[in-house]
Amino acid sequence: MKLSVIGTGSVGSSLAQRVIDGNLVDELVLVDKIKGLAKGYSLDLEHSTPLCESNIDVRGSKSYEDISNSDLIVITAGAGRKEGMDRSDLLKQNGKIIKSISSKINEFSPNSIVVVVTNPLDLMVYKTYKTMDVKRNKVMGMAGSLDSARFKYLLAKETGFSPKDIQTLVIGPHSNKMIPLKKRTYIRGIPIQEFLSKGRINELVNATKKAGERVVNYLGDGSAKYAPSSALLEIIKSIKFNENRLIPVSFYLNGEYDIKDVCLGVPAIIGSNGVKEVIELDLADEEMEQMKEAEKEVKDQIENLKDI
Ligand SMILES: NC(=O)C1=CN([C@@H]2O[C@H](COP(=O)(O)OP(=O)(O)OC[C@H]3O[C@@H](n4cnc5c(N)ncnc54)[C@H](O)[C@@H]3O)[C@@H](O)[C@H]2O)C=CC1
Ligand SMILES: O=C([O-])CC(=O)C(=O)O
Repeated sequence: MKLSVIGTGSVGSSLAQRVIDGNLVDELVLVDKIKGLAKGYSLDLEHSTPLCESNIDVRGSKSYEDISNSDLIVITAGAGRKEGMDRSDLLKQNGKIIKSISSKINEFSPNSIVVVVTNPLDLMVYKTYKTMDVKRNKVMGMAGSLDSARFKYLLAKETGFSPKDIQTLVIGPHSNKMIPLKKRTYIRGIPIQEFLSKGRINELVNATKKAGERVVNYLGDGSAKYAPSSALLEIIKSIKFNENRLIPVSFYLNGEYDIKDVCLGVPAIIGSNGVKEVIELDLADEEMEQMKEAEKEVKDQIENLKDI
C-alpha cells in the first residue's frame, strides 16, 4: 500500500511515526508546503526503520507528483485553532488550502481513498468531495473515532472499568454539537445507566464535547496530535486489511438519516474500498433533532465555502 500524508505538522508527523512503528504500508510519502520539512522528517523516520524493524520506503517532498498512484491519502494540512478560537473560525483559510490540495489529488492520484483531518472537519470533507468529484465512498473524515475514544476514556476513568469493555459511538458534527449516543453506551453489554446517574453521564458528554478545546487551551497555539493520529490508525488499518470495522466517519450523506448534501459523522463500515456502507441507526427523537440541527448549521457554513 502507498500512503501519502499531506501536511506534516503535528498530526501528520505523529501519524507518520505510528505508521513506521507499525510497519503498516510499503511506501510512505510526506508532503508539506514548508521547504525541507517533509524531507527532514522523512529522513529522520527512515533512520528509525532499523530500530523498529520497519522496511517502509519513506519519501518527503514538496511536489504533488510524488503522491501519484497512492492507495490512500490523509490530508492533515492547514491551520489549527488557537486558544479562544472555534474550529469554524478556520473555515475560509483552510477551505482554500483544501481546495488546492484536492485539485492536486485529482490531478496526480484521482483513484485514491482520501481521509480528511483538517478542521472544520465536516466542511473540509465536503469541500474535498465536491472538488474531487469522485464516488463518495472514496472520501471520508476522521473525527467520530477520536470523539468516541475521548468519551470512552472519560467513562473508563469515571467507572474504573477497562476502556476495552466500553462500547459507544459519537456521531454528528465534529463541533460542540457532536452527539455522543448515551443510549447506545455499554460496559460489556450492560447499559451505562446502570452505573452512572443521568446527570453524571451528561457531564461526561459535555466533557467529551470540550475535550479538543481543553488540549488547545493548555497548548495555547496548537491542538491535539497523539489521539488524532491513533484514531487515524484505526481507519487506515481497516482500509489496508479490509477489516470492515464499524467506525464513525464524516461522510457525504445522500438521504441517510433523512439528510442530503452535507457531510456529518455517521457509523460506517470501512474496508479496502473506503466506505462500504453507512449504518442507519434508529435514533431517539432527541438525537434525530440534534442531527437535523447539525445539518442546518453545516449547510449555512457551506454557503461561506461557495466563493472559495
Ligand atoms: N479531525 C480531527 O479530529 C482533528 C483535526 N485537526 C486539524 O488538523 C489540521 C492540522 O493540525 P496540526 O497538524 O496540529 O497543524 P500544524 O500546523 O502542526 O500542521 C499543519 C501543516 O500543514 C502544512 N500545510 C499548510 N498548507 C499546506 C498546503 N497547501 N500543502 C501542504 N501542506 C500544507 C503546514 O505547513 C503545516 O506543516 C488542523 O486544521 C487541525 O485543526 C487536528 C486534530 C484533530
Ligand atoms: O480541537 C481542535 O481544534 C483539534 C480537534 O479537532 C480535536 O482535537 O478534536
